[in-house]
Order: sequence, then structure tokens, then C-alpha cells
Amino acid sequence: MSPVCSAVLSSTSNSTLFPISSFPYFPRTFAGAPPISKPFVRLPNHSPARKLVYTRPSVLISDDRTAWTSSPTPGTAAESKDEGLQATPMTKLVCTIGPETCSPEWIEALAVVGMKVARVNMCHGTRAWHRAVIERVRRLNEEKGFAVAIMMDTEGSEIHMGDLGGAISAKAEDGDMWTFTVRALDSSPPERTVHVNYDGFAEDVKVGDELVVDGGMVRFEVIEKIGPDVQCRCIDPGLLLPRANLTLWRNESLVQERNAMLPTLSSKDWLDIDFGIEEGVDFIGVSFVKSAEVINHLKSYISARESIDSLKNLEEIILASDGVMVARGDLGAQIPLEQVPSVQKRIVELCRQLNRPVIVASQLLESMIEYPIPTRAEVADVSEAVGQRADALMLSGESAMGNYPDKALAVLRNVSLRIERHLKEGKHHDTMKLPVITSPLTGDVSEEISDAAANMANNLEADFVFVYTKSGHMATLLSRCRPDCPIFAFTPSASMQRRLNLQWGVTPFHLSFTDDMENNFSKTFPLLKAKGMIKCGDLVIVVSDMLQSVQVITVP
Ligand SMILES: Nc1ncnc2c1ncn2[C@@H]1O[C@H](COP(=O)(O)OP(=O)(O)O)[C@@H](O)[C@H]1O
Ligand SMILES: C=C(OP(=O)(O)O)C(=O)O
Ligand SMILES: [K+]
Ligand SMILES: [Mg+2]
Repeated sequence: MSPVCSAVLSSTSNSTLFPISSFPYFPRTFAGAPPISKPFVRLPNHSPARKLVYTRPSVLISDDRTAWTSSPTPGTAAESKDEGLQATPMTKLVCTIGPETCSPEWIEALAVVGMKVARVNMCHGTRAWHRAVIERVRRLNEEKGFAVAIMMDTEGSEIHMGDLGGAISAKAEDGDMWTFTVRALDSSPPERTVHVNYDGFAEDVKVGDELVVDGGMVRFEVIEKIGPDVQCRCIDPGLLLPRANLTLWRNESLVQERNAMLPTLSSKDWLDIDFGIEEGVDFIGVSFVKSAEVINHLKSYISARESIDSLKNLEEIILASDGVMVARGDLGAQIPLEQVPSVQKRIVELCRQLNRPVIVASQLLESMIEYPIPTRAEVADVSEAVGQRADALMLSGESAMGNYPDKALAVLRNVSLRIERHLKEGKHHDTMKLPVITSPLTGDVSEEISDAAANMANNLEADFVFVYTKSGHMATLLSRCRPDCPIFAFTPSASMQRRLNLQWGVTPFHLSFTDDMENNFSKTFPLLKAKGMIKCGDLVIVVSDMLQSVQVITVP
């Protein structure tokens, strides 16, 4: 069995802020089928009181003084309602940072265009490189008032090729013989020789097997095994990329034994996780999760210190995670491509029902790695994900190593805004049935309140929903309802603010507040007005998770 989805765990030093039942980000695994998605977990926040803010009209409220201190990004919430294209969409945007975009200037440029979460993939780059990127994102947040969250994606136990001796790519021609070897290769390997990262590879393969690169970009047939070397003939020519994913097929089905035997988290992954905890990243992604156990294990490890194999375990895995990424690259290498869209739809729906944020990832705008505009089909794919109301869309190679990272991000933003507006204007209200998810212990008052508030907002055509929330939970419940207007979430925790940045429709602010709502309003309204984010006469539905209340207020 291979994993279907990847889970993301968010880390937090204050785990009580996020009861597991409400926040596990999800694993990227499915039972019985190949990997589909990856769950993620939250990490502990080690950074001391950081400035806050919500980025769009990036406003900064300092924790201690409750004063807005800077506004790095132009644009207002009013624009986001009326004008579309300069605004921030409800759908959140995640960018993989790579060699093209790791400079402070690029990271800032992406944040300005709308990146809410910066992702680093531990499959590539060195520890020092990752540390520098994390540091740069943090500095940007501190100095410019953004609240970009950091997601560290672990490599996971997948078989992949080595680095191609530093070459950007290598061409495999029809009929060429290539050697795949588990021997260590030096920096200038012999021609047509590729390292494989899995020691058991040469033992596991059989003559006649098909070796599939990156889900089908190139295919080889295994001709002969000579000790650690496996001789293969290219049967589908194409381009080999460094560290490309490898899968083995026998009699037209995926060879799963190896995946099933390997731990979901390799020893390298655990070292990377330690590194992530030390660096205080906000989310950790886990690939190829096969059961909820891995996620629970990781979560208890994280709290102590500070891919699922099958689709059938999906619900459990989602519940154990703080969020999920639909990793369509790995997914499409493990299940037939024509099943990927329906699996995506199912994961997105299930996550929403279970109240976990979900990211749709991979190849959304693949052609923009090379070209300044996307294909029409790519635009349609992005539209579909936005229409499914996924929490977030992610760029991989487009932002990590493409020629047009900012243009690709702008395409995601503009398509999201356009589709969201179309859905709203057409009154295509979302009718998804949302099952009660809160545990009987805590009661479902928060859910009832959130549902009612979201309904009121839609029926009264409110301009905003405000939520004053200590744990962040109420903000996630409101987001789950996918209301027509933006949700402004005020939270006293800077790490919660960053985490809420992954949540559909939520603009998180870092702000201290009290149980006295009048006092909160007299503090919040002037600050938001001064930033042009709200204006006199705006209709606001206000929810408080301490008071368990809903109020309807016209901004004075
Ligand atoms: N830290 C990095 N250093 C070098 N190259 C990177 C890095 N991160 C990403 N890349 C490049 O961007 C591509 C897309 O990134 P990603 O989707 O995360 O990885 P993958 O293609 O391995 O699934 C990678 O294949 C790699 O070429
Ligand atoms: C996002 C994906 O995984 P990664 O980039 O971690 O290999 C994917 O396979 O689609
Ligand atoms: K991975
Ligand atoms: Mg991948």
C-alpha cells in the first residue's frame, strides 16, 4: 500500500491551544491505494513575542501596545470586496521556496503578492540553506509586519534518484542503456549512471520490472542485475531531473512491498523534524502516511520536546493531523492518473467536514516554470480547486526553481479572486452538509454559533465577520462555513496568527483583548479604520469564543 495523502502537522509550544480534535493537519496518506496526500502537524512556537499581523493590507498590531505600527503592503479590505485584482483571495497561497526565490528580496516579493505560507522541502538543499530561508521569513515578519507561516515538508521514505552529479537535467533517449546503482557516486559519475537512495533497491527489483520516473516522465525496463548495479533500457524517453521520484511496476501494478516495509518517517526525517522543532517552524509535513499512528507518534514527540498507505485510513489520518496536503505528484505516481481528480475532491470535502485545512498541491501551473503565462487547462485546474473551496493552493517548482515565481503566484491570486467573486455573485452558496464535529464533552455550542454567524453574514450581506478567539478554534469553525465575506480573526497569540494564515477566508490579527466587547470594539474599529480596512456603515457580525456570543454591529 502506498500513502495517498500527506499530513501536515503544525507545531505549537502551547498544545492546549489546539486540541488534537480540532487541529491536526493532515497526513498525506491513503490506505489501500497509493499515497495521496500528506498530513501536517503544527510545531511549537519558539519565537518570543513577535509582531503580528495579517498581511494583506499588512497591518501590524504590536502585542504589547496594541497599536498598529506599520503597513507594508498597499491595498485595503474594501478593495478586496469591490475590486478584485489587487486584493487578497479567501483561498490561501503557499509557495515552495527554492534556489530561485530564497533571497530576502524574493521572499518579500512573494509575500507582497500574497504568499501566506512559505514551504521548504527537506528533499532538497542543505541544512544551512533551510536555516537561512527560515531566518529570512522570520526577519521579514519582524521587520515588515507580515505573518508568513513556515511549513517544513519532510522527505519521507520514497525512492528517488541522486543529484545527477550537479547537472540540471539529463536526457534519456529511446533504447539507451542506463545504470541505476546503490553504490555511492562521486561528483562526476560515469555517463548514464544514476544513484538510487534506497539500499535494498538492487535486491528488490526483478528483471522485467518497469522503473517509472516521476510518475511517467521517463520509463525504463530492467534488463539485468549485476551486484549493486541495475541495468535498464529506456522505453519511454524524456528528461531526468535531479532527485526524481522512482516507482517500480511489475505485471502492471505498483510494487508496494518496499513502501510497506519502510517506516513512514526515516531516520533522516526524524533529524529534519528535530531541526524544524529547533527552528520553530509552524507546520511539519509528513509524506506517505499509512496510518494515524505515525501522526500521533510525531505529535507526542513534538509535545514532549517542546503518508498514509491507504485511502481507507483517510478519515483517521485527517483527524490525527492538523491539516492535509493533496500531494498530486506522489499521488499520481501511485494511483492511476484518472483517479487523481476524484481523490482530490474527496480529500478536500472530507477535510472540510472534519475541520482540517487542506492544501491542493503540484503542477497547478507547471508550464509557468518555463513560460510567463499558464495554459488554459492549468487555469481550469486552479479554478476547480478554488471552486472545491480548498483552503489553500500551493506552488512547487513554479516558485522554487521556475522563471516566473511572482507571475505564477499572481495567476493563482487572480484566478482565485475571479472564481470566488463568480461564486458569490451567482449566489452559488455552498450547500455542503457539515456534520457536527465537536466532541460531546465540549458541546457543540461553538459550532452552532459559527454556523449561525456565517448564515447571518450571508443573509444580511454583511461586510465582515469578526472573531475574538484565544484558541483559534472558533476562527477555524467560521472558516469551515465558507461565508461570503472575509473573517477577521483577532488572537493574542502570534504563532496562532501565523497558523490561521492557512485557513480559508481568515485574515488573522495579533491583538490582545478582553472579555469586555465594547472595549474590544473601541480598540479594534479605529485601528482598522485608520488602515482603511473597514469604514463607517460597514455591517459586521461579531463572534467571541469566550462569551460564546454573536452580535450584529454597524461600524460607527
Ligand atoms: N531547496 C532546494 N534546493 C534546490 N532545488 C530545490 C529546492 N527546493 C525545490 N527545488 C527544486 O524545485 C523542484 C520542485 O520542488 P518540490 O515540488 O518541492 O520538489 P519535488 O519536485 O522533489 O517534489 C524540485 O524538483 C527541485 O528541482
Ligand atoms: C507536493 C508533493 O510532494 P513533494 O514535493 O514533497 O515530493 C507531491 O508529490 O505532489
Ligand atoms: K516528500
Ligand atoms: Mg513530489
